[in-house]
Amino acid sequence: MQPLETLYIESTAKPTYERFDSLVNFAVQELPGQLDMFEPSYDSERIFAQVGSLIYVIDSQDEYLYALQNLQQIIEYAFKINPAINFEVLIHKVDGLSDDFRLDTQRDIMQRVTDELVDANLEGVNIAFHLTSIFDHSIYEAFSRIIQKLVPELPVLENLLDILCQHSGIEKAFLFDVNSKIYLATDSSPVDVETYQVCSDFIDVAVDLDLLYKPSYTQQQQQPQTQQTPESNNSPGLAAVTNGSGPSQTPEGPGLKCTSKLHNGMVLYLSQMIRGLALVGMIRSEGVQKMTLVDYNVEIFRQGLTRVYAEDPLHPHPA
Ligand SMILES: Nc1nc2c(ncn2[C@@H]2O[C@H](COP(=O)(O)OP(=O)(O)OP(=O)(O)O)[C@@H](O)[C@H]2O)c(=O)[nH]1
Repeated sequence: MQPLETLYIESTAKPTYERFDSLVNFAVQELPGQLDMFEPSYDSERIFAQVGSLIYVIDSQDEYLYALQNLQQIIEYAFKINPAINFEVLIHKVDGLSDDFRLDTQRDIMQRVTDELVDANLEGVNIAFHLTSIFDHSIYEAFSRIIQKLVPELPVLENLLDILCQHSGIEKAFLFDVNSKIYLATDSSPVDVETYQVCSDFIDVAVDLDLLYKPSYTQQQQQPQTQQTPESNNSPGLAAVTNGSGPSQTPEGPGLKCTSKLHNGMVLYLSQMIRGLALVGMIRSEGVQKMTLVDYNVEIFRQGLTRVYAEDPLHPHPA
């Protein structure tokens, strides 16, 4: 959704629930701000017992002291029920604040929350703070970090990405969920926001180009079977993921691959993986001569991913 379209979203009157199926299957339940989750008729105990993360959104453009009191009550309550919950505080709408004021606001909120936790003798609470806005990539970045904490295989994925980068001259690599633009893993080098933005935008470019040149359904049906890659029986094409059609309704094509050279000599590389994921990376121009090697290693990486998730009963992989 484009940021300006959010102006027309109706107020959330009651809890909503939405499932996302990707490498990690997760559901998001939104509890409206006015909901009193401590009232007996609302089964918050059951909900908190099940969730991996509790995301609390603070409007940084508004007076936030009441929100912090409310957050404190929720943390005390939820932590007793489920000490493993990750509390994720989004200091949201920061686009309206100057750079200095953003940092002051973050410092103030973090200090107040930490002081309250110490006063309440709550030790060991997993809590993180994120400055977010829908007008830049910060909201995607924050959700990426939040979801990554829920991916049990994250160390394995990071290790695979590190090995891939080291042996292929890739500067930075992300494993993106194409639909949500959340990255589920990246190699262990630090994430630079600009690199993340460029890689994330490159998904749109690749998908748009793919849609533009994709043959129609009937044309694809007439294509020889030999053009299909082995994974294409299992994973939808990027275009299929983007337009929300299920794999059963959409013809499967060979995995999408796209490269683009930037003005600074770096090369953007995108390759479709399994289950609606894409590997997006930045390669130095010197590495471009080794593109065959990159392709070969990316294929090995894809096979590694397939093996890591082969045993997942929710997404069985054909032997
Ligand atoms: N400036 C700015 N506005 C935002 C941002 N995110 C959402 N909005 C706007 O904020 C409005 C909705 O915000 P709120 O009313 O605070 O959202 P909410 O409290 O979840 O709304 P309820 O569903 O009523 O609980 C919409 O008009 C959005 O366009 C942001 O990052 N920056």
